[in-house]
Amino acid sequence: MDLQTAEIRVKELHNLLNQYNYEYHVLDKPSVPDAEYDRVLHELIELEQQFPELKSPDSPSERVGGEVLDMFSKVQHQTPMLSLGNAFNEEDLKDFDRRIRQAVGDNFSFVCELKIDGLAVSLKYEDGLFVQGATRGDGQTGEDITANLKTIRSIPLRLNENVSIEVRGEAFMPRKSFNALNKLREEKEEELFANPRNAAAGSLRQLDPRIAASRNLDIFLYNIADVGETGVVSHSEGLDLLEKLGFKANRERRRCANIEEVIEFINYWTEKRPELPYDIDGIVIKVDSLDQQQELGTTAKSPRWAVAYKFPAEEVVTKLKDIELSV
Ligand SMILES: NC(=O)c1cc2c(=O)c3cc(F)ccc3oc2nc1N
Repeated sequence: MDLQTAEIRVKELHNLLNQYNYEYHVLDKPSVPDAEYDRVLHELIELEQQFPELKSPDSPSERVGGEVLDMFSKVQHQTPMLSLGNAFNEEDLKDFDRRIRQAVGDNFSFVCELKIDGLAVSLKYEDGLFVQGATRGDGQTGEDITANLKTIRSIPLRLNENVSIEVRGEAFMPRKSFNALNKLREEKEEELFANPRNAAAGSLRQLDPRIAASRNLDIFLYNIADVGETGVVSHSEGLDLLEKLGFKANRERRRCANIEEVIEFINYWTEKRPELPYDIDGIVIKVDSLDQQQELGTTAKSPRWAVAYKFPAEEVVTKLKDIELSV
């Protein structure tokens, strides 16, 4: 096969694999069996080996993980990655509501989202291409974990539109993957991960992307860091835009007209939480209008326009494994 034919074929394979990947990992509706995905991916990897000049940074072959890094470089966040203030009961929620009213008056609404229990990450795209991913770190400086994030199948390597944008989300490990991983580690007599959050954080801090690629991580995006040029005026529109661009945003979000509806949403998910295929540790409540978010502003640490209601810690008595006393 000559270079020109190979170039056309590589383009076809990129489109095929990106479509399969989007259907499986973002829509959760695969149109081909895994074996077909693997066959097509193998053909692409072969062609990239034969014609290295045809390998591009957004190639689906990036999903398997490249060479081992010797360290993570530091990333300065243009927009600081703040953390959420907490609310633990109805009183705290009513205080939050009162503070909003005092600042912006009575005409506002909330958006409620599940609070995914994972690792906050920031993804940067230039002209539609995924160029950098980083951890929150201390909010100003995070670690560059781009290579590991490229292995998360639901992170698009190229967006549906050639926009330059920075988005924030929560990378996590689905509970099924967590149980399978710990079962494997138990068989190999390796130390177990205490919970999916630790497993996700541990996986993304691996210097070997192939390990991250083996951990079936996933992500939900929840914020556009620099909405400036996008023209969206509300948080809920921002989430719809994220999905339009090809990102995975959590579908269980709901606009609430008042704090009573927020409390209803919290009570519903307090009940339904065990049925979710991933861990959540609370509900995030945000003022929907971006202008009102601007008006409310942030403290040094947290936005004034959002709060995280935390579920009461379950009385989880972690049964310690029987410790074989070495005789
Ligand atoms: N874990 C989460 O599912 C989740 C986390 C955050 C944040 O940490 C967060 C931090 C901010 F400074 C502002 C908005 C945020 O929105 C968020 N929304 C979410 N759904």
